[in-house]
Amino acid sequence: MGSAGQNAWKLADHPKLPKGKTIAMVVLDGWGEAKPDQYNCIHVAHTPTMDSFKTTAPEKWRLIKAHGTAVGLPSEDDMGNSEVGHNALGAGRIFAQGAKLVDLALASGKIYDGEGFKYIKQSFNNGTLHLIGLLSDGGVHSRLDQLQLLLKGAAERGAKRIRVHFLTDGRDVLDGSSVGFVETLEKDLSNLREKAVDAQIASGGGRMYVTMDRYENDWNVVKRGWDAQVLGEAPYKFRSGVEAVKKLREEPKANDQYLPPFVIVDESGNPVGPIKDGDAVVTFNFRADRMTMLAKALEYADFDKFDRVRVPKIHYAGMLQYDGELKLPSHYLVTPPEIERTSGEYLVHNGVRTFACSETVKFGHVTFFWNGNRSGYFNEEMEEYVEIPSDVGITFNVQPKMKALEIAEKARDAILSGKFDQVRVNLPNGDMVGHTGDIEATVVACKAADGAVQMIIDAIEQVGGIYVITADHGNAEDMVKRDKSGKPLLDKSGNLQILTSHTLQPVPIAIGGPGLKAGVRFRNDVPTGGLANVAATVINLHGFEAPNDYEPTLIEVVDN
Ligand SMILES: O=C(O)[C@@H](CO)OP(=O)(O)O
Ligand SMILES: [Mn+2]
Ligand SMILES: [Mn+2]
Repeated sequence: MGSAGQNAWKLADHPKLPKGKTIAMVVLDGWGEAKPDQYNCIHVAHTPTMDSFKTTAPEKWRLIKAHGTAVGLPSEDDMGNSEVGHNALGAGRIFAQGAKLVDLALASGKIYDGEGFKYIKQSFNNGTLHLIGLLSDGGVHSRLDQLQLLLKGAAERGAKRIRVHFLTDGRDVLDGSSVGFVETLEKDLSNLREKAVDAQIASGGGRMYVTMDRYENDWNVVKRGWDAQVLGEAPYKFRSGVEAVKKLREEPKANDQYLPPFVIVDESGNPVGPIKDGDAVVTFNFRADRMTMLAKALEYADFDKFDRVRVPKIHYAGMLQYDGELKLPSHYLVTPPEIERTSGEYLVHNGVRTFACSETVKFGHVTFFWNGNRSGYFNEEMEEYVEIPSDVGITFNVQPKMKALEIAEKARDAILSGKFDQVRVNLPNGDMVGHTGDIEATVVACKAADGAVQMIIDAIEQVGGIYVITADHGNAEDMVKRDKSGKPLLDKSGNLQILTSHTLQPVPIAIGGPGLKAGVRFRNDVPTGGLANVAATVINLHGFEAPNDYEPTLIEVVDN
């Protein structure tokens, strides 16, 4: 906005809607709309509050798109996720997201002309190129086909020694699919070996137990990865990646998300690929939240979150830059989307005071992602962000209520305090418990989230405010993989194929509360509306017209 200065931030008054109403903006994480059956945990759970919106005020309830191109993903086959969902909700426009930008850079070859690739290339002659990231075709954090292209492209451009450190998924793809992905990777690496490139798998582990923590919930996760990837130390040693994953999956209750860390060793038992001085490292995930902690460990000189033991002097680049504010990492292969002029920034410039809260595992969603992948406050005097510490070291089916009550209480207190115009929260239950694949626990999770919504709208009732309740993508509404006709699929042994991932489903949005002016309802001329249409809607409810280039508002005010 720069030279245009403060004036350019000024939003016009809405011709019909008043200012000064307290708005609760609630995001239910992983809460989509799907056919009601026994695998729809939202349907099975007792959720009177969310149900009531649909039945009591149908003109103030609708579905919006939360996946595919509506949130900047490459295709309609891409399920939604928190990063793109919250980006769209906060920014009010659709930006081509990491997945798509990497596709384009690889297809055009521009990825190899950029500063980031030139930087890592300096290690190709005398060092090893290490690739670290999530191995699946889930498309939420990374994609196998992008890794394959990068391996090929790096080898063609002089990488002589390559080591892959993979993280198994089972969260964005079916549990057990890791074996197939590792087999594919082994085949690619053996093809490279035929071309005289010394290419091998060096280490691995499950994404939720090794490396991919987020928002500094548990540094031990990153440390386990560091020990395997950098130091070459892990509790398990195998001769090949396929053998590792197959063996580790034989343990009772083992699953792809939580496989323990392992290293691949040579015939003398020595690790084949610890990261050493002079090597290059690329973290090939495009998504930020779960790579930021590792990026800090790889890049920061004064890092003190765990004892790194040995800090190799490397050329490190991220697939993308993961944090624009922190400039982390300083080298990257693809420039991230520039998400600027988000609704949060407009609102602080127009006097709207904001409170945002979630528990650790989703805290960055309603702050960092909401604000266009930007850390910190726009204006410390007008905003307060509160993080409730998440439970550490458990899978959330053990505590499916998570911190829903605590989040709702914080929101209630913020609403009743009169200090804020917007109180924004993320309720993680449907998503975090849905990812465990535990149907019973997910039902409990949905009920807890519904109760939290009720507590928040009770507070809104008391202050004469407005509520906007929506979700960022589906998850808990469908817990099984289905065939095209919608019938649940069974595996070879006749067991249900449990769906731990997000879905392609639309999500609900409901508005209401005593402060909502009579005559406000959803328009029917934006049938394809998606998450990006929510920002203009909320700006209107704060009493302003949205910026011209925002996706259109979902509401109209009819005079009665
Ligand atoms: O846990 C995560 O990292 C993703 C799934 O890969 O979920 P969400 O987008 O809801 O954060
Ligand atoms: Mn989410
Ligand atoms: Mn999720």
